Amino acid sequence: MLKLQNISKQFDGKSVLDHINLEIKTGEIVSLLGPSGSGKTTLLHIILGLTGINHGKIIFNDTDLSNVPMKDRGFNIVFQDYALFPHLNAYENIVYGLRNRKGSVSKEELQEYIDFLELTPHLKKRISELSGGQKQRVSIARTLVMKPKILLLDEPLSALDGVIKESIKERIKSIAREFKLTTIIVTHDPEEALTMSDKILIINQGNISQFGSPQEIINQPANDFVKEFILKQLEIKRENIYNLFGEKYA
Ligand SMILES: Nc1ncnc2c1ncn2[C@@H]1O[C@H](COP(=O)(O)OP(=O)(O)OP(=O)(O)O)[C@@H](O)[C@H]1O
Repeated sequence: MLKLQNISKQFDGKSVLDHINLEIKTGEIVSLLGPSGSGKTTLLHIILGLTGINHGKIIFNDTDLSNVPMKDRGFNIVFQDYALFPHLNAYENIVYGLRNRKGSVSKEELQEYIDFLELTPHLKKRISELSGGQKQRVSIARTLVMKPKILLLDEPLSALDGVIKESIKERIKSIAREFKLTTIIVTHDPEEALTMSDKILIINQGNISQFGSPQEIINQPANDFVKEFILKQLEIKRENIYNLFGEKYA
Protein backbone atom coordinates (compact mmCIF):
# COMPACT_ATOMS: atom_id res chain seq x y z
CA MET A 1 0.00 0.00 0.00
CA LEU A 2 1.27 3.45 -0.95
CA LYS A 3 -0.09 6.33 1.10
CA LEU A 4 0.35 9.99 0.31
CA GLN A 5 -0.60 12.12 3.29
CA ASN A 6 -1.16 15.84 2.94
CA ILE A 7 1.42 16.27 0.19
CA SER A 8 2.03 19.90 -0.77
CA LYS A 9 4.56 21.26 -3.22
CA GLN A 10 5.50 24.77 -4.17
CA PHE A 11 7.85 25.93 -6.90
CA ASP A 12 9.26 29.41 -6.35
CA GLY A 13 6.57 30.08 -3.74
CA LYS A 14 3.76 29.07 -6.12
CA SER A 15 1.56 26.15 -5.04
CA VAL A 16 1.62 23.26 -7.55
CA LEU A 17 0.13 20.52 -5.34
CA ASP A 18 -2.13 21.31 -2.41
CA HIS A 19 -2.66 18.78 0.40
CA ILE A 20 -2.89 15.64 -1.71
CA ASN A 21 -4.18 12.56 0.13
CA LEU A 22 -4.19 9.23 -1.67
CA GLU A 23 -4.05 5.49 -0.98
CA ILE A 24 -3.00 3.04 -3.68
CA LYS A 25 -3.32 -0.68 -3.04
CA THR A 26 -0.62 -3.14 -4.10
CA GLY A 27 -1.13 -4.31 -7.68
CA GLU A 28 -3.52 -1.50 -8.64
CA ILE A 29 -3.18 0.45 -11.86
CA VAL A 30 -3.80 4.12 -11.12
CA SER A 31 -3.86 6.90 -13.70
CA LEU A 32 -3.03 10.48 -12.78
CA LEU A 33 -5.27 12.41 -15.15
CA GLY A 34 -5.59 16.15 -15.65
CA PRO A 35 -4.99 19.02 -18.03
CA SER A 36 -1.56 20.37 -18.88
CA GLY A 37 0.10 22.03 -15.89
CA SER A 38 -2.24 20.45 -13.30
CA GLY A 39 0.64 18.80 -11.38
CA LYS A 40 0.57 15.19 -12.64
CA THR A 41 4.27 14.83 -13.47
CA THR A 42 5.25 16.65 -10.29
CA LEU A 43 3.23 14.12 -8.27
CA LEU A 44 4.82 11.20 -10.15
CA HIS A 45 8.30 12.62 -9.53
CA ILE A 46 7.48 13.15 -5.85
CA ILE A 47 6.53 9.46 -5.52
CA LEU A 48 9.73 8.49 -7.36
CA GLY A 49 11.82 10.69 -5.08
CA LEU A 50 13.12 12.88 -7.91
CA THR A 51 11.27 15.93 -6.57
CA GLY A 52 11.15 16.84 -2.87
CA ILE A 53 8.05 17.95 -0.97
CA ASN A 54 7.34 21.00 1.16
CA HIS A 55 4.82 19.25 3.36
CA GLY A 56 3.35 15.80 3.99
CA LYS A 57 4.38 12.16 4.10
CA ILE A 58 4.93 9.33 1.65
CA ILE A 59 4.38 5.95 3.28
CA PHE A 60 5.00 2.64 1.52
CA ASN A 61 4.06 -0.59 3.30
CA ASP A 62 4.15 1.20 6.66
CA THR A 63 7.61 2.73 6.08
CA ASP A 64 7.93 6.51 5.90
CA LEU A 65 9.82 7.27 2.70
CA SER A 66 9.44 11.05 2.84
CA ASN A 67 13.17 11.58 3.45
CA VAL A 68 14.43 8.44 1.69
CA PRO A 69 16.43 9.28 -1.46
CA MET A 70 15.25 8.11 -4.88
CA LYS A 71 17.88 5.36 -5.24
CA ASP A 72 16.78 3.71 -1.99
CA ARG A 73 13.01 3.81 -2.60
CA GLY A 74 12.98 0.97 -5.11
CA PHE A 75 10.51 2.65 -7.46
CA ASN A 76 11.36 3.00 -11.15
CA ILE A 77 10.07 5.17 -13.96
CA VAL A 78 9.58 4.89 -17.70
CA PHE A 79 10.18 8.42 -18.98
CA GLN A 80 8.00 9.98 -21.66
CA ASP A 81 10.79 10.19 -24.25
CA TYR A 82 12.06 6.65 -23.36
CA ALA A 83 15.49 8.10 -22.37
CA LEU A 84 17.36 5.21 -24.06
CA PHE A 85 21.10 5.35 -24.75
CA PRO A 86 21.53 5.73 -28.54
CA HIS A 87 25.10 4.34 -28.56
CA LEU A 88 23.99 1.05 -26.93
CA ASN A 89 21.90 -1.68 -28.55
CA ALA A 90 18.52 -2.78 -27.21
CA TYR A 91 19.94 -5.53 -24.96
CA GLU A 92 22.65 -3.26 -23.55
CA ASN A 93 19.99 -0.68 -22.75
CA ILE A 94 17.85 -3.28 -20.97
CA VAL A 95 20.68 -4.46 -18.70
CA TYR A 96 22.35 -1.05 -18.23
CA GLY A 97 20.82 -0.43 -14.80
CA LEU A 98 21.98 -3.86 -13.58
CA ARG A 99 25.69 -3.14 -14.08
CA ASN A 100 26.24 -2.33 -10.41
CA ARG A 101 23.69 -4.83 -9.14
CA LYS A 102 25.10 -8.18 -10.21
CA GLY A 103 22.90 -11.13 -9.31
CA SER A 104 19.81 -9.03 -8.60
CA VAL A 105 18.05 -10.63 -11.58
CA SER A 106 18.72 -14.21 -12.66
CA LYS A 107 19.34 -15.07 -16.32
CA GLU A 108 15.97 -16.83 -16.36
CA GLU A 109 14.15 -13.79 -14.99
CA LEU A 110 15.87 -11.50 -17.48
CA GLN A 111 14.79 -13.82 -20.31
CA GLU A 112 11.26 -13.87 -18.90
CA TYR A 113 10.99 -10.07 -19.16
CA ILE A 114 12.50 -10.08 -22.65
CA ASP A 115 10.08 -12.82 -23.78
CA PHE A 116 7.13 -11.10 -22.13
CA LEU A 117 7.85 -7.94 -24.11
CA GLU A 118 8.64 -9.94 -27.28
CA LEU A 119 12.04 -8.31 -27.66
CA THR A 120 14.23 -11.30 -28.56
CA PRO A 121 14.37 -10.50 -32.32
CA HIS A 122 15.39 -6.91 -31.58
CA LEU A 123 18.06 -7.29 -28.92
CA LYS A 124 21.04 -6.56 -31.17
CA LYS A 125 19.43 -3.59 -32.93
CA ARG A 126 20.58 -0.05 -32.39
CA ILE A 127 17.98 2.26 -30.84
CA SER A 128 17.69 4.21 -34.10
CA GLU A 129 16.61 0.99 -35.85
CA LEU A 130 13.64 0.44 -33.51
CA SER A 131 10.06 1.61 -34.05
CA GLY A 132 8.32 3.78 -31.44
CA GLY A 133 6.51 0.77 -29.96
CA GLN A 134 9.73 -1.27 -29.82
CA LYS A 135 11.56 1.60 -28.10
CA GLN A 136 8.76 1.80 -25.57
CA ARG A 137 9.00 -1.97 -24.93
CA VAL A 138 12.80 -1.71 -24.43
CA SER A 139 12.23 1.18 -22.06
CA ILE A 140 9.64 -0.82 -20.09
CA ALA A 141 11.92 -3.92 -20.04
CA ARG A 142 14.82 -1.82 -18.76
CA THR A 143 12.64 -0.62 -15.91
CA LEU A 144 11.13 -4.04 -15.11
CA VAL A 145 14.52 -5.79 -14.80
CA MET A 146 15.24 -3.46 -11.88
CA LYS A 147 12.33 -5.25 -10.17
CA PRO A 148 10.63 -2.05 -9.05
CA LYS A 149 8.30 -2.10 -6.07
CA ILE A 150 6.19 0.43 -7.99
CA LEU A 151 6.23 1.03 -11.74
CA LEU A 152 5.79 4.67 -12.76
CA LEU A 153 5.07 5.66 -16.35
CA ASP A 154 4.97 9.22 -17.69
CA GLU A 155 2.64 9.52 -20.71
CA PRO A 156 3.61 6.05 -22.02
CA LEU A 157 1.23 6.20 -24.98
CA SER A 158 1.54 9.82 -26.05
CA ALA A 159 4.11 9.21 -28.81
CA LEU A 160 2.29 6.15 -30.20
CA ASP A 161 -0.81 5.72 -32.28
CA GLY A 162 -3.23 3.18 -33.69
CA VAL A 163 -2.54 -0.51 -33.22
CA ILE A 164 0.82 0.09 -31.50
CA LYS A 165 -0.81 2.30 -28.91
CA GLU A 166 -3.45 -0.35 -28.17
CA SER A 167 -0.84 -3.09 -27.93
CA ILE A 168 1.38 -1.15 -25.48
CA LYS A 169 -1.71 -0.29 -23.45
CA GLU A 170 -2.67 -3.98 -23.19
CA ARG A 171 0.96 -4.85 -22.41
CA ILE A 172 1.10 -2.40 -19.50
CA LYS A 173 -2.15 -3.84 -18.12
CA SER A 174 -0.86 -7.40 -18.36
CA ILE A 175 2.47 -6.46 -16.71
CA ALA A 176 0.59 -5.09 -13.70
CA ARG A 177 -1.51 -8.27 -13.49
CA GLU A 178 1.26 -10.80 -14.23
CA PHE A 179 3.81 -9.30 -11.83
CA LYS A 180 1.21 -7.95 -9.33
CA LEU A 181 2.97 -4.63 -9.73
CA THR A 182 1.50 -1.36 -8.50
CA THR A 183 1.51 0.84 -11.59
CA ILE A 184 1.02 4.61 -11.69
CA ILE A 185 0.55 6.25 -15.06
CA VAL A 186 0.47 9.95 -15.96
CA THR A 187 -1.85 10.81 -18.82
CA HIS A 188 -3.78 13.82 -20.06
CA ASP A 189 -6.11 11.62 -22.14
CA PRO A 190 -9.35 10.60 -20.38
CA GLU A 191 -9.94 7.72 -22.77
CA GLU A 192 -6.54 6.21 -21.92
CA ALA A 193 -7.23 6.57 -18.21
CA LEU A 194 -10.72 5.09 -18.47
CA THR A 195 -9.58 2.08 -20.48
CA MET A 196 -6.43 1.10 -18.62
CA SER A 197 -6.86 1.86 -14.92
CA ASP A 198 -8.39 0.33 -11.82
CA LYS A 199 -8.59 3.82 -10.36
CA ILE A 200 -8.23 7.32 -11.73
CA LEU A 201 -6.99 10.37 -9.83
CA ILE A 202 -8.28 13.49 -11.52
CA ILE A 203 -6.11 16.52 -10.71
CA ASN A 204 -7.03 20.10 -11.48
CA GLN A 205 -4.72 22.97 -10.57
CA GLY A 206 -2.92 20.94 -7.93
CA ASN A 207 -6.07 19.68 -6.21
CA ILE A 208 -7.79 16.30 -6.37
CA SER A 209 -11.08 16.61 -8.22
CA GLN A 210 -11.96 12.95 -7.84
CA PHE A 211 -10.36 9.58 -7.07
CA GLY A 212 -12.29 6.49 -8.03
CA SER A 213 -12.84 3.64 -10.46
CA PRO A 214 -13.62 4.49 -14.10
CA GLN A 215 -17.22 3.41 -13.51
CA GLU A 216 -17.57 5.66 -10.44
CA ILE A 217 -16.13 8.62 -12.29
CA ILE A 218 -18.43 8.13 -15.25
CA ASN A 219 -21.55 7.41 -13.24
CA GLN A 220 -20.97 9.89 -10.40
CA PRO A 221 -18.68 12.71 -11.53
CA ALA A 222 -17.75 14.64 -8.36
CA ASN A 223 -18.02 18.12 -9.80
CA ASP A 224 -18.40 20.23 -12.93
CA PHE A 225 -14.73 20.01 -13.79
CA VAL A 226 -14.83 16.19 -13.87
CA LYS A 227 -18.06 16.24 -15.86
CA GLU A 228 -16.64 18.63 -18.40
CA PHE A 229 -13.25 16.91 -18.63
CA ILE A 230 -14.52 13.32 -18.84
CA LEU A 231 -17.96 13.62 -20.38
CA LYS A 232 -16.67 15.73 -23.24
CA GLN A 233 -14.49 12.78 -24.16
CA LEU A 234 -17.41 10.40 -23.86
CA GLU A 235 -19.21 12.41 -26.48
CA ILE A 236 -16.21 12.27 -28.77
CA LYS A 237 -15.31 8.63 -28.20
CA ARG A 238 -18.76 7.22 -27.53
CA GLU A 239 -18.06 3.95 -29.27
CA ASN A 240 -14.91 3.06 -27.31
CA ILE A 241 -16.52 3.93 -24.02
CA TYR A 242 -19.67 2.01 -24.96
CA ASN A 243 -17.57 -1.11 -25.42
CA LEU A 244 -16.31 -0.72 -21.89
CA PHE A 245 -19.22 0.51 -19.89
CA GLY A 246 -22.28 -0.63 -21.77
CA GLU A 247 -25.39 1.09 -22.86
CA LYS A 248 -25.55 3.96 -20.35
CA TYR A 249 -23.38 6.10 -22.59
CA ALA A 250 -24.27 4.54 -25.92
N1 LIG B 1 11.13 22.40 -11.70
C1 LIG B 1 10.13 23.28 -11.75
N2 LIG B 1 10.33 24.57 -11.45
C2 LIG B 1 9.33 25.47 -11.45
N3 LIG B 1 8.05 25.18 -11.81
C3 LIG B 1 7.79 23.90 -12.16
C4 LIG B 1 8.80 22.89 -12.16
N4 LIG B 1 8.24 21.71 -12.54
C5 LIG B 1 6.94 21.98 -12.79
N5 LIG B 1 6.66 23.29 -12.55
C6 LIG B 1 5.34 23.94 -12.67
O1 LIG B 1 4.42 23.17 -11.91
C7 LIG B 1 3.16 23.10 -12.56
C8 LIG B 1 2.76 21.64 -12.75
O2 LIG B 1 3.67 21.02 -13.66
P1 LIG B 1 3.58 19.50 -14.05
O3 LIG B 1 4.69 19.21 -15.01
O4 LIG B 1 3.52 18.67 -12.82
O5 LIG B 1 2.18 19.45 -14.77
P2 LIG B 1 1.54 18.30 -15.67
O6 LIG B 1 0.14 18.13 -15.18
O7 LIG B 1 2.39 17.08 -15.65
O8 LIG B 1 1.54 18.99 -17.10
P3 LIG B 1 1.82 18.39 -18.57
O9 LIG B 1 0.63 17.51 -18.88
O10 LIG B 1 1.86 19.61 -19.43
O11 LIG B 1 3.12 17.64 -18.52
C9 LIG B 1 3.31 23.86 -13.88
O12 LIG B 1 2.80 25.15 -13.68
C10 LIG B 1 4.80 23.91 -14.09
O13 LIG B 1 5.17 25.04 -14.81
